[in-house]
Amino acid sequence: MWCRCVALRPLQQLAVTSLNTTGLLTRNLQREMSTLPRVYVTRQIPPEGLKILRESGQVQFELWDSDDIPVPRKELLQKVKGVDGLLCVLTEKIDAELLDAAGPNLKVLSTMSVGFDHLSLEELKKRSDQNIIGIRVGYTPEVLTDAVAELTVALLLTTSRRLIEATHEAKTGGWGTWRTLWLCGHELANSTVGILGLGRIGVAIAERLAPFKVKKFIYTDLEPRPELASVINAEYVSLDELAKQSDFLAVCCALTPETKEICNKDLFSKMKNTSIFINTSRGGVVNQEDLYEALSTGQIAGAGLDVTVPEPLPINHQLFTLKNCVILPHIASASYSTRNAMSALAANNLLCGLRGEAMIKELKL
Ligand SMILES: O=CC(=O)O
Repeated sequence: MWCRCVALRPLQQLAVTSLNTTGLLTRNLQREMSTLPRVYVTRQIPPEGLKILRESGQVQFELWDSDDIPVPRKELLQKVKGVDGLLCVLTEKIDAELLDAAGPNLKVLSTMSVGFDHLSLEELKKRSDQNIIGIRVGYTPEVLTDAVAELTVALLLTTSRRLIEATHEAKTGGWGTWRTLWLCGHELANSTVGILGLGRIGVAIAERLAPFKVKKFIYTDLEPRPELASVINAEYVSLDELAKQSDFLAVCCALTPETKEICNKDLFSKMKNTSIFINTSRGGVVNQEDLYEALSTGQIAGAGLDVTVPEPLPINHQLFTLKNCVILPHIASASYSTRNAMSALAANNLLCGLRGEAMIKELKL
């Protein structure tokens, strides 16, 4: 399930004699190719990114040619040997073992994701310190902000207005007479919305929620972020206050050692029992046992999760048994235009890095 591709220059630029009548590459072209940097792409990424790589004339790349099955670890460790560049997605763990397997040629790592918790930054830094050139890392922030914010709002409303329960009732005979309190949920009007981790995505979510007549936005983070907060008129509060005051709590922070399971029994126990908890960041920021407890005992009213640990979440997981928990399969950035933009940015980051130029979006290690 892999294919070998050459980043072809436009055909007219190729010597006609480079291709023989059966389409096989002649020795000249093979020689030209063998000097191009080698890249491994761990997934069949959306077409815009692949087109950029193919037409760049700058790299030869091999591709794990499937989007349905991730490249097996053993295969990945084989394929990265000696590569100059690696384009990966968030399912690949880029750790010491993988970097050792790749070896000293690896100069550029480009991930088609805004999150980078699958990359061992410590190992990457260590190698950068040991090697004058170092490994440069590209990622894909901003291009997915709108899609993620849109999905977060959709998940929030689906959870708070109990849409999944409602459609289920409608099609399975539960829809009797119109009832005064049946399937009632919680509304955004006059509510306090809390954002845990205020960045571009948190701001974009708040901007979309504001027209629903939210009364107040609050947020917490490592420190106040006045510039971003001023865009949505949000007040900085402690984590405790965020839990206590929020009618809707949206988690937007990155997964780091500091945020691992930050949403736990302690946090849930301070939330109102009418509150809705939404997570579209990473599953690892939540202690799922504690969330189950909070949802099943009525400590909080509902949860909408786009991310879990593990992914996919096993279908017999206890969270799936709860009516007040809506679980999506990590689709926040899944719009055609956004996924194509992410693949194009990942490809361009990779090519810039291999040329020794500044990447469009580069992670500072
Ligand atoms: O979760 C998606 C991403 O990190 O891009």
